[in-house]
Amino acid sequence: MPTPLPLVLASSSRSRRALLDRLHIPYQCHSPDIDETPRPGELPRALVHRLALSKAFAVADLYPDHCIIGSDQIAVFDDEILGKPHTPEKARENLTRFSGQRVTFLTGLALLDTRRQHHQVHVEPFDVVFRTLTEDEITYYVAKEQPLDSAGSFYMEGLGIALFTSLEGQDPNALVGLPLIALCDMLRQAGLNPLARRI
Ligand SMILES: Nc1nc2c(ncn2[C@H]2C[C@H](O)[C@@H](COP(=O)(O)OP(=O)(O)OP(=O)(O)O)O2)c(=O)[nH]1
Repeated sequence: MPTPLPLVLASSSRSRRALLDRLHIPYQCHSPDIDETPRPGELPRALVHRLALSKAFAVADLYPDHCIIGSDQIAVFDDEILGKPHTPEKARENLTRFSGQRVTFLTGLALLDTRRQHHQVHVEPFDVVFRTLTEDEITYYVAKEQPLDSAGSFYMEGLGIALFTSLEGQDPNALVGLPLIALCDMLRQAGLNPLARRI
């Protein structure tokens, strides 16, 4: 079993920090400053795979003997890649488009071991089926929860749950921002078992 290395979360996301806190493994946070623009013709799965790994590599020089987590999430709808809305108007526009539809969210996850120069990458889909939403419901929801930094224009763990008819996927944490089941597998392979006593 490899010697456990200190853990870094290469993310500015408070959602990802809250998720990683659940594993009770000490870690440092460092925001990756990368260009998340898709390349011409880049497919959605390839985009989140590349960006998750790029976020981890972006801070690798600062952490030479660490395990670094990077992640990226997009919504794919009507063959269009959607990111965070950033404004209430865009959030309302997104939710209006999602009304009554199935929307797939892709979350890329990377774990980079900078001692062994080894990395693991996983892309996890998660589907959300939306209720048929009225304009008033959408307006009320966006004003109430202001989900402007969420790729889906909602917070699933909050009032956003009232938008859905069903959630379909392996791990609902992937929708919030980190597929924790897959992350635990990666961490165990890197010698960081979340269920093992640490010195
Ligand atoms: N709390 C919460 N956050 C969500 C939900 N769905 C998506 N998100 C957040 C998680 C991520 O912070 C964000 C996806 O955008 P990105 O993957 O680009 O990450 P972000 O730029 O926020 O942070 P990072 O690139 O990791 O520094 O959306 C949700 O249902 N609940």
